[in-house]
Amino acid sequence: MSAGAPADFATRYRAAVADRGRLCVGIDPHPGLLDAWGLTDDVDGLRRFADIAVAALAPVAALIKPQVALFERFGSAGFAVLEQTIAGIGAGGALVVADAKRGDIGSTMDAYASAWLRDGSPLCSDSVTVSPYLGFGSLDPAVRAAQETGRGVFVLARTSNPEGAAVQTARGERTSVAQAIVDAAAELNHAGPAAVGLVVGATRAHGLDLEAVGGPILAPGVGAQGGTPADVARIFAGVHEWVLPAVSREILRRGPDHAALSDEVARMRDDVEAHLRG
Ligand SMILES: O=C(O)c1cc(=O)[nH]c(=O)n1[C@@H]1O[C@H](COP(=O)(O)O)[C@@H](O)[C@H]1O
Repeated sequence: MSAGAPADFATRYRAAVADRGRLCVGIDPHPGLLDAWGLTDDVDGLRRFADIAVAALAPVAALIKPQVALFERFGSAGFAVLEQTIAGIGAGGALVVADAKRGDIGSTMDAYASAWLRDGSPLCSDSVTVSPYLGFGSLDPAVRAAQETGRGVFVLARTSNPEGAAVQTARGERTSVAQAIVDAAAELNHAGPAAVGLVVGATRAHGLDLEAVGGPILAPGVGAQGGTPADVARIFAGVHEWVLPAVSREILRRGPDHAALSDEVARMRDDVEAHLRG
C-alpha cells in the first residue's frame, strides 16, 4: 500500500468484526415495525425509528445495513433521514452497508458510485449492495470507486429469495451464473485492493465454491427468513473467516426498548460466533 492510501475494505471489515464480532444488523423500517414500535407510518415515525435504531445498534454491531427502499418510500424527506442515519452509524463506530442494490449500464453506474461511495456525497457509505445482472463488467465504476477510497461493494451472487434460483443457478458452458460472479469477484480481490464482497443467502445450500473470494460474504436470511446460526456455520463451511450473517426483523422486533435491542444484537452475535468457532 502506498503512503496515505486507505486500507482496503476487506482489511477494514476484518478489523470491524475482530472488534465486535460477525454480525450485520439491518435497519429496515417496515410499516409493521413502525406500528409495533408505536410510531406513525410517516416521515416523523421513520425519523424516530432510525434514531432509536442507530442509538441502540451502532455502538455494538460491527456493520449496519440500512435498507434504502424503506427510506425511499418517503421521497426526499426519507432520503434526508437516511443521510442522518448513515452519519449516525459511522459516529457510533459501525461500518455502513447501504442496501441500495444498484445496477445499471456503466456510465450510469458511475453516478451511483458517486452517490454511494465517493467523498462529498451526503449518502456516502462504507459499502453498498450492487446487482451484477446487467453484466459483471457494468459494475466497474463502483468497483473502481471502492478500490480508490477503501470502500466496498457487495455483489449479489445467490440471493436468499426462492425466485433468484432461475437466473442464478442457470449454467453457461463452464459454470453457473452465480459461480461466474463469485469467480469475477475473487479475481478482482486478488489483482488489486480487496473491495468486492458477495451476497449469498443463508436460507439454503448455495452450491458455490467460495474459497477464493478474499472478501466478505454477506449472508442475509437469518431470523425472519428461517436461517439460523447453525445453518450459517454449515452452509458456509470453509469460509467462516469471511461470512457475515445479516439479520433485520428478528432483531428490530425487540424494539423500541434500547436495552432489548442492543442485548439482542449481543445475543445473536455470540450465538453466531459460538457456531462459527465451534
Ligand atoms: O442484499 C441484501 O441485503 C439481501 C439479499 C438477499 O439475498 N436477501 C435479503 O433478504 N437481503 C436483504 O436483507 C434484509 C433481510 O431482512 P430480514 O429478513 O428482516 O432479516 C432485507 O433488507 C433484504 O432486502
